[in-house]
Order: sequence, then structure tokens, then C-alpha cells
Amino acid sequence: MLNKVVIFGVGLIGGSFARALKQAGMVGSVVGMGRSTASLARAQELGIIDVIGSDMGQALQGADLVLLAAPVAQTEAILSALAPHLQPGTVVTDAGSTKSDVVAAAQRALGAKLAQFVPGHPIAGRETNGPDAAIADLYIGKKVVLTPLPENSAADVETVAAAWRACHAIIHRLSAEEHDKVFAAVSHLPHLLAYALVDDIANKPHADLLFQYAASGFRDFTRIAGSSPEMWRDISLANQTALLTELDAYLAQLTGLRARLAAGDGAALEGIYSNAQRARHQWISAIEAAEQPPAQDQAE
Ligand SMILES: O=C(O)C(=O)C[C@]1(C(=O)O)C=C[C@@H](O)C=C1
Repeated sequence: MLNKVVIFGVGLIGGSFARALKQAGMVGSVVGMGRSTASLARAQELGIIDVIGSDMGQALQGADLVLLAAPVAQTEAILSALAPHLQPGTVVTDAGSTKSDVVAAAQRALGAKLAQFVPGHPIAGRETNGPDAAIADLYIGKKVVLTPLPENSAADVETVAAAWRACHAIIHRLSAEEHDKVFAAVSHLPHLLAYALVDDIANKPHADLLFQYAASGFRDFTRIAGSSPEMWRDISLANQTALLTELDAYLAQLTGLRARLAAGDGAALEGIYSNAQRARHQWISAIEAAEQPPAQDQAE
């Protein structure tokens, strides 16, 4: 049970965390902090948070857990502001989609209090944001990747893991570097590609005609281009190196596909499409199989 939880950023991610903890009866009171007074007021109106925090010292007083759920570029500023008020016994975690930059920011901002920061990343989201998008079941059956620091105590890591488990998430662990490589490939690159495709179509002189006929294939491929541009700008830059590596690999794939298309090499195209179709079927089957039994943590 967490008596007091402080959440920076009460949108989809932070707001859903608060809602899930409340639904689980895991939290006494939730204090919301953030840049947008309108969002904080709305979160309070919706019952997501109990109190709007204005004074950092007061907000952190007696807090068991602090969650940073603001765009990753704000991590260092938030941690620097809270560091002087951070008391022993308070555990800080985050929900950032990148981890190496977050760890570096925490090292700079927290200094001797670094041990109290347990980095994390819930692998859940939608293309909508803001407090109105927050739902209690966002994390059910979803993975949360923790990238604990050597400085963290096992008890603090467990505090964070237990909070996410109360949201019915499944805990995994990776190093920050592994995490950033993996998510560059399967999350950050797809977002960049979706934005690129929609931007490309939108900039064509006959865009209206194209959008008029775009159907479910286009909708499925580009759903994530409806996500927050600010959040994805920050993620792209924070994970620049790994994202560039994945983008280069993808460009090479496209160049190869282009050559085969230009050569009219149907067999080669079909070979690539078949390989992708097989891999996708296997991936979907594995997800469905994992969803069957009750949620279990990955062997930690
Ligand atoms: O489903 C979406 O809309 C998401 O963008 C979710 C998604 C993802 O890429 O899968 C995006 C960012 C988060 O860090 C984790 C999950």
C-alpha cells in the first residue's frame, strides 16, 4: 500500500497509473504536478488526482512513490527541482520511452540521491493524450521494463515493481542500453515511419483526393502518427543513435525492395512479403499465447 504517490504529468500515462492504483486500492492519495494547470484541474475534476501540488517540498513530504510521466526531455529539469526536497524513503521512477538519456539526466540531477531513482518504461500507450485519455485498464497484461541502476536497493526496485503489478502489468528487466536498442527498432522507428508517410501524403498537391480514398490499411499503418509530436520529437532525439542505426537498416531494406520492384522481380518481392507475413503471424501467436495464463513476471 502506498500512502502518497506524486505524479508529474497527469496525461494518458500518469493518469492511467493513478487510476489503476486507485482501482486496486493501492494508494491513499495522489498528488498531481505538471506544467499545465488546465490538465491538473481536469485530472482533479475526473478524480484521477486528489490534490494539485504547487509547492515541491509540500508535495514530496511523506511521499512513498514519485512517477515522472512527462515528455522525456523534461526529466532532468523535474529531477533537479525535486532533488533538494527528496527525503529518504521516497522512491522515484519514470515512464519514459528511452532510458540511457533518462539515467544520464538522473545522474546529473540527483547526485548522492541517485539510488532512490529506479528507471522504468510501461510498454503501453495510445495515440490519444491528456487526462481525458487516462483509463484504469491501460496496463493490464502490458509489460513494464525496469532498467535498475547498480545503486538501487532491491527494496526500492520492488516498490516500483509492486506498484506496476497492482496495475496488472508484467515486470521485465533490461539494461538501459539494451532497452534503447530494442525500442528504437520496434517502437521509435515505426513512429518515425508513420509520421513520414502521413506528412508525405499531406504535402502532395492532391492530398485531399488521397485522403478521401485512404482506408483501413492506411489507417492501421498510420494510427500512431496521431500521437503527440512533442513526445515523439523528444524520444527521437533522446534515442538518436539507436534510431539512426535502425533507420539506416530500414533504408537499405527499402533500397533493396526498390531495386527488385524496378526489375519486376516478383519472386523476390513475394519472398520478402512471405517472410514478413510468417514472422508477423508467429509474433501475434506468441502474444496471444502469452495472454492466456494469468500474468506472471518474467524470470527476474
Ligand atoms: O500504441 C501506441 O499508440 C503506442 O505508441 C505505444 C508505444 C509503442 O510504440 O508500442 C509507444 C510508446 C511507449 O513507449 C510504449 C508503447
